[in-house]
Amino acid sequence: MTPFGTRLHEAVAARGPLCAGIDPHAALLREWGLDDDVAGLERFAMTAAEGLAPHVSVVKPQSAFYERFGSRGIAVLERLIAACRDAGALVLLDVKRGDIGSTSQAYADAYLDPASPLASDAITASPYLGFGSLDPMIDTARKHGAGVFVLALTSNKEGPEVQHATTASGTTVAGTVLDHLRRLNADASPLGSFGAVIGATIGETGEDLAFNGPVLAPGYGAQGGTVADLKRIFGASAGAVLPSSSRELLRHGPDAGALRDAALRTNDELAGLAG
Ligand SMILES: O=c1ccn([C@@H]2O[C@H](COP(=O)(O)O)[C@@H](O)[C@H]2O)c(=O)[nH]1
Repeated sequence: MTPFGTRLHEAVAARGPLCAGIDPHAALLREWGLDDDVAGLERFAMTAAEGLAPHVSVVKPQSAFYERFGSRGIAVLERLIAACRDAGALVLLDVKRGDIGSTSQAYADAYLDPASPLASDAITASPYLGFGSLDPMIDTARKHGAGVFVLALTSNKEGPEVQHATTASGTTVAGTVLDHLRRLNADASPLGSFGAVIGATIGETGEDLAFNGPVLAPGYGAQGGTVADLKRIFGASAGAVLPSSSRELLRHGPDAGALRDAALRTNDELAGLAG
């Protein structure tokens, strides 16, 4: 199986770096004239897939917005994942999972094993039970050519309380996560499969953000992150960054063509990022 990092590199070269979030907020369902129920969720998700998935390299459904409808919401998520992959987009499922190793294996089976109905190209993972607790996800991802994006410097204002804290070895928590990712990606070319989540909203951290892997950069758009912020934060490493936007893109619905145009426009704005 071709490694996720290679598949991502090719997808970004073909379609641009924008990662389109598909987050069916109750407020967006209302703005689209839909009811906040499973039928509204399904219509929203499938319209977003139709408008976005044929045009962007990566889509990122936020699992919470589907889970809130229980098993029928998860069924919509399954259909959304399949529709987006059929349209040629890589699916990065934002689930931020993390637990003791034996349970991490079950999460890996749920999201990264191609036999699972929720199988995705990559997931987000939380390292706060210790980076090693994610080993089953890393190993399963390697086995199936999938990717894992680990929280490092998140876009929310509360993140620094944990992520800037200094560990016993004198490195910050975020720096420790990035060191682990650097080791995992060491021999990969053109790009490793193990990414970091680094917000497009963060201030100066002093961290070395080069680790030969992809970066998911949420916070671009609705949370205030701009192209100038991406250049400021990532500098020469910006070529491996996937700026992620959910609400700012989705407010262009419910017309699938308007969603497509918004995605294409956003990718145009991001075109200078790598240079
Ligand atoms: O640090 C993080 C990690 C994940 N997210 C997720 O990204 C989207 C952001 O949505 P917008 O509407 O573009 O603000 C959402 O799914 C978050 O859970 C993040 O924002 N920050």
